[in-house]
Amino acid sequence: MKIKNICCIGAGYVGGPTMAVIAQKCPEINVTVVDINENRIAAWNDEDVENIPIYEPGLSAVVKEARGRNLFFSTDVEAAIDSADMIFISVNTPTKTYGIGKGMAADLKFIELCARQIARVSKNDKIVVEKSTLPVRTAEALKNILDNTGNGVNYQILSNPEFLAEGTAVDDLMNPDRVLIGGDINTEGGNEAVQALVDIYAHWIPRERILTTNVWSSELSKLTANAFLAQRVSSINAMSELCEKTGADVNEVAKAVGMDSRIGQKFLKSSVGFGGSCFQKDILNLVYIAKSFGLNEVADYWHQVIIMNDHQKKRFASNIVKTLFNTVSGKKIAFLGWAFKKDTNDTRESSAIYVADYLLNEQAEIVVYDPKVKREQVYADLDYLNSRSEDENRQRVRVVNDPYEACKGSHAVAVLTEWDEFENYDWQKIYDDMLKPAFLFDGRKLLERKKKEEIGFEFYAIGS
Ligand SMILES: NC(=O)C1=CN([C@@H]2O[C@H](COP(=O)(O)OP(=O)(O)OC[C@H]3O[C@@H](n4cnc5c(N)ncnc54)[C@H](O)[C@@H]3O)[C@@H](O)[C@H]2O)C=CC1
Ligand SMILES: O=C(O)[C@H]1O[C@H](OP(=O)(O)OP(=O)(O)OC[C@H]2O[C@@H](n3ccc(=O)[nH]c3=O)[C@H](O)[C@@H]2O)[C@H](O)[C@@H](O)[C@@H]1O
Repeated sequence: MKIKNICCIGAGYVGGPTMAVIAQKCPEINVTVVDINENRIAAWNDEDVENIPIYEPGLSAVVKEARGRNLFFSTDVEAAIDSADMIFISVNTPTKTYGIGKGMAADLKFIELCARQIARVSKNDKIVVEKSTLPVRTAEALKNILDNTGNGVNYQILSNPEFLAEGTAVDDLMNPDRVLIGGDINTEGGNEAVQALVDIYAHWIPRERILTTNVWSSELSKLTANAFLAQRVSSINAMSELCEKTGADVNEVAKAVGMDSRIGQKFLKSSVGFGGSCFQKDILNLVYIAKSFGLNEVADYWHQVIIMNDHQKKRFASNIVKTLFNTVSGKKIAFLGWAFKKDTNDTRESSAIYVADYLLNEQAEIVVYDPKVKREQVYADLDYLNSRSEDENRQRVRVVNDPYEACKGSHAVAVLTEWDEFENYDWQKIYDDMLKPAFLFDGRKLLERKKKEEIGFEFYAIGS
């Protein structure tokens, strides 16, 4: 089966980059990415390709090449569904904020809406691909909706979880460790559907890196991968606290253990806690699934990864208060970085938000500088927590476009995101313009301690 038209529902951090790369690599396939968010689609269509809504190194070049040729962004969801042979569902699956499973389970209402819309609109057979991260066995529910509310057409459901990380999305998509495709390989139709998706990826990915499994293994592998990755961060962060008490240095410990090839070097960078839209939500979802099967030990085991992460964020913030003579009331604290990691403008679940919230509760004044995050986003993130009035957030937090302005006149500077540019600043100038003693808190172990101490900073870094 040759796929001619792809529709992707959801033009977000996954749908946008993933489809841009598929379109670039498969010029004979028309790829239409649709979304109900008109502003987002308008931004994807912006004449100036630098204004696309997602900042990812290398992405604008890919979009530039394919957009208008075989890559299209549209708000006409129904038309795109109608003409597609293959539909990717790439909508958000946030943690539920209401009802059963509140605060734990994944909210599948956007997924269900997509399924119902596909069923309503489709007039010919379709392959529906789960690209969003979903609880294991969601494909069953999708199939149920499609088969029972549709027009009698046939659907094949595939699971094709995405493993890209933000900030390196284009590289990850161009050269993935593996592509995972789950399908009903025991039936002819299922096999054909799997093969159709394999053929798409085989345009640029070696066949041995395209892994096919049954649907449930594929769905569960995605949650497992994120849980394992987050667990490594929580493991090293747990050690960071012990390092601070014992004179060990967490970077040295990470290097020493990571050189064991059974452990490996990656994902052992201690930090102010992991953020991002997925690790926490996916682990909570895993915990919820385990609990729903009565597997309490399994649930508790994974829940501890989140508990450790919350502790790390809180610990960083409370250390700032303690070090600043037990009060930050009325003190100005400069934040370098707001994004959840470098090279992205995404702030979802960023540790910076929680550290700021903690310090604001202690009546600090905060000035934020981030190279890619917009002012409105910082306020939206704080407002979302509902800890104080929107007015108060605007009175107590300033967002500036210049790092030196952010640090000027501050009692302390805190590094919350590991943007490369931070290490290259004129730290002497920053020091000269700060109140003394000038405190510097490195939540990313990014800055070189010796140089900063020579300048005169009181320097604190996670894990040493
Ligand atoms: N952000 C990431 O790096 C990764 C995310 N994922 C998963 O991919 C999924 C999507 O994540 P993101 O792209 O980050 O989310 P996102 O929030 O950036 O994008 C989702 C988009 O779907 C749109 N949408 C929702 N319902 C819709 C509907 N019925 N019709 C049309 N559009 C609709 C929203 O307006 C939004 O623009 C999630 O399940 C996430 O867990 C997986 C791997 C990586
Ligand atoms: O499902 C998802 O959404 C994605 O989640 C993560 O990707 P992402 O969250 O974009 O970024 P990561 O590089 O994993 O970083 C997550 C958080 O952990 C932190 N981190 C990461 C690595 C590390 O060693 N230390 C550390 O503190 C980062 O700063 C960041 O806050 C996974 O790495 C992707 O494989 C997955 O597809």
